[in-house]
Amino acid sequence: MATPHINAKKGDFSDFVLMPGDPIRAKYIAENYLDNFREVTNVRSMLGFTGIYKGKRISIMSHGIGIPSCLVYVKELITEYNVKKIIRIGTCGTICNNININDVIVCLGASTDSNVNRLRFNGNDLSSVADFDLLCNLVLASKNLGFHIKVGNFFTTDLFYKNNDDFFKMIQKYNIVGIEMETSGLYSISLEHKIQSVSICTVSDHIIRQEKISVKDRESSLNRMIEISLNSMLM
Ligand SMILES: O=P(O)(O)O[C@H]1O[C@H](CO)[C@@H](O)[C@H]1O
Ligand SMILES: O=c1cc[nH]c(=O)[nH]1
Repeated sequence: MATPHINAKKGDFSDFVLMPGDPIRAKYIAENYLDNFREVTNVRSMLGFTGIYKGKRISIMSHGIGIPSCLVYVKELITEYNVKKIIRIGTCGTICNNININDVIVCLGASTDSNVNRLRFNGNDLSSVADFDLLCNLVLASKNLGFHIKVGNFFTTDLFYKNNDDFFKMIQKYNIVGIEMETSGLYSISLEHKIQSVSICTVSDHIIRQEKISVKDRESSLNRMIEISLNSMLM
């Protein structure tokens, strides 16, 4: 039952999937946190794994960069592999004075400059919001682990490299706390298919202060967010 983009067999995925953008991050999580894991898909090196976390069977599947890539994998996971719950586990930029690199933010709702949701929602503007229960579970898991996280609104953009500084003034005015490239699309496809999804991101770039997590620190600085997400999946 392979799809054009996923060569897993029926039943290879758990109904609960953790989705990083980066395939190497998917491999890192599987190798460092899961027992008895195995690679279930590798088409285009977009890696997916299924294994056991504290007795629960879960999957990890990378989705690449941007809404179009993300939605290819999410759609196939939902319709071909019966996936019901997704946590996107990503990185984001910020322009907020009270947010620092390495902070962890859960995305309540995501505005976007992408046209994808309008294409899907008959030209109208969809309110792209997180699943309330999955979001609460992330907040609860972070409290149980003693980690502080923030909850706020994101902006999902098609352009990683911006050529217009007015963009940052505009999102500051609307109190956008995180900038990334997939969540608005993930939330919209989840609403359409009546599955649950939420995004959690570690701040990798402070755009105003021109600070970023170094390549060396990128792996370990994401561990807090990984532990919060995995423990929320047990609830
Ligand atoms: O770290 P990931 O999950 O890939 O998320 C962010 O990083 C990528 C850009 O570098 C985009 O995918 C953006 O959403
Ligand atoms: O999309 C992204 C991800 C990380 N940092 C950014 O500035 N943008």
